[in-house]
Amino acid sequence: MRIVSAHVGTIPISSSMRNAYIDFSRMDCTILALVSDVVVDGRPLVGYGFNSNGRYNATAILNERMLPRLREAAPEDLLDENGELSPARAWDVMMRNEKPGGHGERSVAVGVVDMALHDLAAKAAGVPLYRWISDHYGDGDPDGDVFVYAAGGYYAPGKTLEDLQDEMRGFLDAGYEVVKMKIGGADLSEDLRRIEAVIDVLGGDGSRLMVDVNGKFDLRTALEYGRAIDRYGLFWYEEVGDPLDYALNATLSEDYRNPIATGENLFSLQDARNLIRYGGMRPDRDFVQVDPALSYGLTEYRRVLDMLARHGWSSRRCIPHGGHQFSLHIAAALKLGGNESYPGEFQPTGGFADEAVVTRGRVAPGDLPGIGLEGKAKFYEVLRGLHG
Ligand SMILES: O=C([O-])CC(=O)C(=O)O
Ligand SMILES: [Mg+2]
Repeated sequence: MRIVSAHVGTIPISSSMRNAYIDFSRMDCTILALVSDVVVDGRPLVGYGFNSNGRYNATAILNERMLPRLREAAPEDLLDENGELSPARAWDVMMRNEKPGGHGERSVAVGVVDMALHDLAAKAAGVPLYRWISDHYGDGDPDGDVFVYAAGGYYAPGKTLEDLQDEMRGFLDAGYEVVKMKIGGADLSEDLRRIEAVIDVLGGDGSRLMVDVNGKFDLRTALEYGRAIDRYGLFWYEEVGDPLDYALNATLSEDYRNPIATGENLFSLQDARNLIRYGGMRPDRDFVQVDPALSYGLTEYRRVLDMLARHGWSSRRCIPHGGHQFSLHIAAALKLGGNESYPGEFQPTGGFADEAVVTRGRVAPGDLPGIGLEGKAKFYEVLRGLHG
């Protein structure tokens, strides 16, 4: 297989909501189509990629560094020993002449291409991506469906406690059993009222609620909130301090008894390894949220999973950030603990196939070839427009 052309664009995924750290009024992302020379039913196979929410588009880096390297490579440099497209070998080509460190600068750009290459490889094999990943990188026996939780509970202008409760009831009605809300964007007493309002909707069961600080707290506030919420027995307390403040996380983990989750703003094997070495993360209860789409793609995510296994971590303790269809396939194929979901947010890229149904908090990745973005009608229209 050869890639004959690459088409890149930037689209908005903006909204009026905010977490403790940013609003999403200018949020956007890169989309990519890789057109191959393989023709099926009279049409070339096309691999699609996009970047997950939370980081802005990486279109310039793609256009100036990653895609030129792929274009200039010898065609066989992108193939495996069987002559099939190898996302892992293409990854090495993209990273030629890149020094180590500084991962956040380019990990999104590489992740977008890595996603499109995996989409293409699975389409060339005529199988859904979870099957391709399971056969190539896993044990050949993927999970049939994946635990998903509904993320929301953002701050928004004029949003009342009743609005927050209605939002959460909507998630339960849609088939979710565990929900997530933002904290840290108000003071402690107001956030406790918000948390208790949501726990009421969950029938008093705090273990079905996650709270997310988006990296806002200093150590003192992290501990203060931790002591106030420990009694609720929450599912997890997320990204409490700055994502790179491993000492803060380690101190918090000595004080806070219930699960902690973090990792959505770690973009490399090396960052994730530092979290495990220095962040006090506890393999019997905590969760790692590295998002493959933001952090150099599945090629790097496999290295993260290997590192975690060597440190005694089960893949079930990984629940990626991002709420997108790429990680859903990865979660099923590599037996992760689950995947995030944002019902209705970050459109058109976010979420799963239009036909996907969440039942008792689980969803299947679907059986269209590749990632199956063709099953997300509005997004597919945008993607098709990229390459005509
Ligand atoms: O608000 C955001 O940036 C999204 C986020 O943290 C999450 O999905 O966990
Ligand atoms: Mg988060």
